[in-house]
Amino acid sequence: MMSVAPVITIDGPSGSGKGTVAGRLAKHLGWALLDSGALYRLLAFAAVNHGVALDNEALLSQLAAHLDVQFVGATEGQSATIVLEGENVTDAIRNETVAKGASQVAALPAVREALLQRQRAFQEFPGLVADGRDMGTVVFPEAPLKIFLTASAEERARRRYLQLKAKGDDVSLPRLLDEIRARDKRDTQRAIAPLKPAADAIQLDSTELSIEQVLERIKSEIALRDLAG
Ligand SMILES: Nc1ncnc2c1ncn2[C@@H]1O[C@H](COP(=O)(O)OP(=O)(O)O)[C@@H](O)[C@H]1O
Ligand SMILES: Nc1ccn([C@H]2C[C@H](O)[C@@H](COP(=O)(O)OP(=O)(O)O)O2)c(=O)n1
Repeated sequence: MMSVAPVITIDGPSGSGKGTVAGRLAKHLGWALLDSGALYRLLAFAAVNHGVALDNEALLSQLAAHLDVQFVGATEGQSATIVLEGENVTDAIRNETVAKGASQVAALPAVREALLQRQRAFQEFPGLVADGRDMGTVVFPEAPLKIFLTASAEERARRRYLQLKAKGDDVSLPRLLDEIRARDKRDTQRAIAPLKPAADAIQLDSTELSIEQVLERIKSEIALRDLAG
């Protein structure tokens, strides 16, 4: 028995497939799931609701520390219903406006610090699958398996376009591509916990791979490390 619960980290840019793959993997393994991006999205969403500017580091870090959020019904990788201050915001936080706000507040050091323990609290037996930008570099640097998932910006925009369109959103592919590129830039160039592969991460380009193929690659890495017990 390991003394701490094992963590599999899946980091990468928007639309690379992190969330889908993390959810499927957590379900397959019967492990807990951390969608760290949801925390940054929730903070941006709450800030707008409370009239807090997205560059007000002091107020945002207080808001982050006291964020009243529940992930309801998140068992074995089932994606949770997200309740913020009593309101079901599961769908409301899934759009590019909130994502842009998330990327803005995520560049502020005091905000990241305020969310650190909240993220680490998700580590539990038999294991955790965590997806985001800095899971392998900052939040869970001891994770025994780290995946850095990428895909071309065009393919990522195309995936997001199809996903949002299926939801009934009014979206434009060229605009989504611009937004994704702007977010990539902000997330990779920020001074604190930038999006980058951990030194010991396995890089996987999913541009030409199906979700199933990505899962198979990761499962073979899990088997190599004897992680799933
Ligand atoms: N390898 C893949 N091939 C095709 N579509 C994919 C692949 N991985 C993910 N998708 C789809 O792309 C969209 C974005 O995936 P998501 O998991 O939300 O990405 P991320 O969490 O990295 O932003 C979803 O609709 C998902 O079903
Ligand atoms: N661990 C994380 C997760 C997300 N963020 C920030 C940066 C991202 O652009 C936003 C939104 O992240 P999220 O993973 O929800 O976005 P995508 O699904 O990849 O489009 O939050 C972060 O800085 N660190």
